[in-house]
Amino acid sequence: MVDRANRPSALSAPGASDPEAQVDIVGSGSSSKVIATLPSGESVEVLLFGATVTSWKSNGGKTENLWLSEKAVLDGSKAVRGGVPVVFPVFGPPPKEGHATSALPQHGFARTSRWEFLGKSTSEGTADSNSIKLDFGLYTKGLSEEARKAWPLDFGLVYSVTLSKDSLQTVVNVRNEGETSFEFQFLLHTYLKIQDISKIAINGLGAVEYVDKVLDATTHKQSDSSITVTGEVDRVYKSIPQDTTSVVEDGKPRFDVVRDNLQDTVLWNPWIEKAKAMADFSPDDAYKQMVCVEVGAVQGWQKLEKGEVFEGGQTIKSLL
Ligand SMILES: O=P(O)(O)OC[C@H]1O[C@@H](O)[C@H](O)[C@@H](O)[C@@H]1O
Repeated sequence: MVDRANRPSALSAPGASDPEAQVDIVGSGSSSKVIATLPSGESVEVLLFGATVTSWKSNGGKTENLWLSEKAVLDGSKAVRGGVPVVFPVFGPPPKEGHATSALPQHGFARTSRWEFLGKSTSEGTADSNSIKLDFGLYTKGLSEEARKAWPLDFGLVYSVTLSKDSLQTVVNVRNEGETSFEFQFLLHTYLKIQDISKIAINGLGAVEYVDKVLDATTHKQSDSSITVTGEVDRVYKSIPQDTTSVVEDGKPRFDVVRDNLQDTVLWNPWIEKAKAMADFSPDDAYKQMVCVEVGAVQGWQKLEKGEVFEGGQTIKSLL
């Protein structure tokens, strides 16, 4: 099924002669996805399941920037292995007991819930055919019974995905819609697609403290300002002063990941054994073609009182 989403939003103001970005809703049920394409060929695909961005092509549509496993499950029965899964309201395994998130699965429910497509908009007051924003919503009433039971709190999430010529912006807005306060963590689990892990360097995390989940789960300080990945890495960099984490490939800038109101970043690559052990990670040696740079608020908890809102996200620039 292909259904052109032509619902004009309040922000849409394309001039009559401007070529418009195209937005299509493809598929049905849990495998429905929204595809937006700019007149210049760049595109983004967002699965309603998890509001997971599964593809982002820049460079006139010629360069795929996100890694997606060949065995990623895209029918809504499992979190997607690749793209940009949304982690909320808990990062990693929840605290064993005594916290409101304790009964939730690893990384929470946002990545395994079906979101609503709220509509599209272009830049305010301009006929900017070089940018399109897609909004997705997830509310308490949209959760599975299981998730609602495990986290019985009233919330509203609006996730905005903005495609521009050379960048992708993904921002979440969390609102407490209940009578009591709640705490949450949030992270964008972005799988960046690279050519060869042995040729990349990650810059912008120098002198930052991190928890090394592979080594000993204790805090270390990043001594080299340029990080290379030569084995399994699973590190939570916290309270990062600089906004941008850069990925350089073969000596050339490849991605800038710019955080907005988020202080932490997880660096993850499963390497050989862990990649093999994941049934949905394929091919086995694809760990060489991906690196996760995951921006988030995952140290401690964000607290929202009744009616309060939190907003945070990232802009990824493709520098090819
Ligand atoms: O297999 P999952 O649940 O998608 O998680 C993948 C990885 O996600 C990362 O964010 C975590 O730091 C890792 O510890 C974890 O292994």
